[in-house]
Amino acid sequence: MHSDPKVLVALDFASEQDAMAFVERIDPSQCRLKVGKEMFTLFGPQFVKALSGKGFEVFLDLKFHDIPNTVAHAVAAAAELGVWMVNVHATGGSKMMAAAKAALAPYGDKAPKLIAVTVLTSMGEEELPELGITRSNDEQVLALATLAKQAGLDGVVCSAQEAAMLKAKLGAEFQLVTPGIRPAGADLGDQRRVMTPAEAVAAGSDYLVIGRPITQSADPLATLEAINATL
Ligand SMILES: O=C(O)c1cc(=O)[nH]c(=O)n1[C@@H]1O[C@H](COP(=O)(O)O)[C@@H](O)[C@H]1O
Repeated sequence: MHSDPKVLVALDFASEQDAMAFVERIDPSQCRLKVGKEMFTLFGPQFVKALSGKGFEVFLDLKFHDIPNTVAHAVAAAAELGVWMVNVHATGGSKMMAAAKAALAPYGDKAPKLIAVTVLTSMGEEELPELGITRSNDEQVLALATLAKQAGLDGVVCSAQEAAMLKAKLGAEFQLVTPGIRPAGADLGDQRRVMTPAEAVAAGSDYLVIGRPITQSADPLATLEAINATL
């Protein structure tokens, strides 16, 4: 049992009933919940409020990427919703990230953690040149994470493969949220830069985002408990 659970379960269910059936079997000491583009588009703010109402802290993963004014208002809307964490794409740039940070100032201690996505964990290094990026994956992740830190953000989303490097370069306080987590032997799906839960924590991940290995398991609760036991 944790007061600060490391696992953020990605609730990527197509049906609210399936999501709630899982949520009914767990409690907030075991994990936090991530609501992403699929469930938010289907079920909206009411779904987030229903999870919060059950005592869960929610990571609203909508990966905002737009002009600074629009992102600032979107992030403030997330704060109004009472979420624990919200994210933007670091490639939106330093002005966009600074505007998002400034929009949370009025919320003080109640502001959600604000983090920026660096290079998606589904991407392999060979995909970067098609985006015009000629530096290595690690260099790109570090450059974007450095921009996010300079803009005052709380941390970044990255792969656990970059965690040790980022902790060494940007310090222990800068939070690392790592998707692309796969227990040994689990199906990778579309993820490319992966690590096991225990390896990720050892490498310096503060929070592990885990979806399909839990949500598509025959027994999601047992899988979550087994993962927590390895941490
Ligand atoms: O921001 C995210 O959460 C995210 C960033 C990233 O680089 N990679 C990534 O997989 N995610 C999210 O993390 C979750 C991973 O889910 P699984 O691959 O099913 O474990 C999904 O909901 C993704 O949207």
